[in-house]
Amino acid sequence: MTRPYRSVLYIPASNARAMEKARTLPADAIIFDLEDAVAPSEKFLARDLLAQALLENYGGRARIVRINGMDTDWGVNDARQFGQIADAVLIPKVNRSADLDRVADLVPEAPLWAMMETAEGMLNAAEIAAHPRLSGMVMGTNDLARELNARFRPDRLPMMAGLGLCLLAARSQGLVIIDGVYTAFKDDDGLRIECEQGRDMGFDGKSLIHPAQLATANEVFGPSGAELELALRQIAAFDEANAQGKGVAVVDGRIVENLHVVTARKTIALAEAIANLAS
Ligand SMILES: CC(C)(COP(=O)(O)OP(=O)(O)OC[C@H]1O[C@@H](n2cnc3c(N)ncnc32)[C@H](O)[C@@H]1OP(=O)(O)O)[C@@H](O)C(=O)NCCC(=O)NCCSC(=O)C[C@H](O)C(=O)O
Ligand SMILES: [Mg+2]
Repeated sequence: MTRPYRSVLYIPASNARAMEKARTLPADAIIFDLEDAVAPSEKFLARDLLAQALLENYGGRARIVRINGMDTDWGVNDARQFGQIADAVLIPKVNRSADLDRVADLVPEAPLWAMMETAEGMLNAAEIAAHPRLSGMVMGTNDLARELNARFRPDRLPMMAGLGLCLLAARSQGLVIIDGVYTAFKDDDGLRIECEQGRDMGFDGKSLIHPAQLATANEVFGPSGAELELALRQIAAFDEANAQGKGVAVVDGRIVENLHVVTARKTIALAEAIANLAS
């Protein structure tokens, strides 16, 4: 089943008000963060608040819990406590496939997601993506920039090798993959440019830090009216060509083959999944 992940909103699990608010926000998925957005002095409080919050109804929004690393004082109990409740458990700073094994043992059922945010993780992206329990990746471009000693640029040139490696790895295994956050949450124009770039590259959606970023991500990562209309025309034209014994149709001066129809059907399935979320 296609599930939309256009907008994936981080919320510090120490912020009860924000977790409450998220139940009415148009986010496709929520990452309840126990890791970097929560100060060490608030780790236990955050766990309690999150346990309370997850008793509430979040509608069709995917509820992903980002636990602390297994090398911290909190990671093991985070995994034990939320592995049964969350729709997915997100593991920070995954360097290699073996990093997922410990969590996989602690959480026998929930799908695992990996934060891709270290230089070693980029180089091991293919083996990480091939882990049998993994179903999603989230880019951590801030930690990656820190490790690389890279500067933030509007074109994200220093990130491109890592983004590309992770995309290739995720797609080779049929995983969901979400782009990193745009931290200047009051800069709508900058956010749009970064969303468009991520969409062009093939990401399923953008991780976000503030509700003001939701509308842009939903718009950019959702199929536009024009894309939907084209998809429908491509399918109709291809069906007609097939009925005439041809394997190729032409729409708007471009050829349409079976592979283009696959993409067109995906576009329609995504639009339907988005419509189902809203209903
Ligand atoms: C960035 C913020 C600290 C700003 O908070 P605040 O000053 O409270 O914002 P506003 O006053 O504009 O908030 C307006 C209302 O929106 C609610 N709100 C704010 N943020 C969220 C949110 N993330 N989810 C849900 N609701 C939110 C406020 O409660 C206000 O509501 P109301 O009371 O009705 O007026 C803050 O936005 C924030 O903490 N954002 C999340 C930060 C975070 O999670 N960071 C960690 C993830 S990013 C990361 O780790 C990157 C990765 O690992 C990497 O390496 O790249
Ligand atoms: Mg990080």
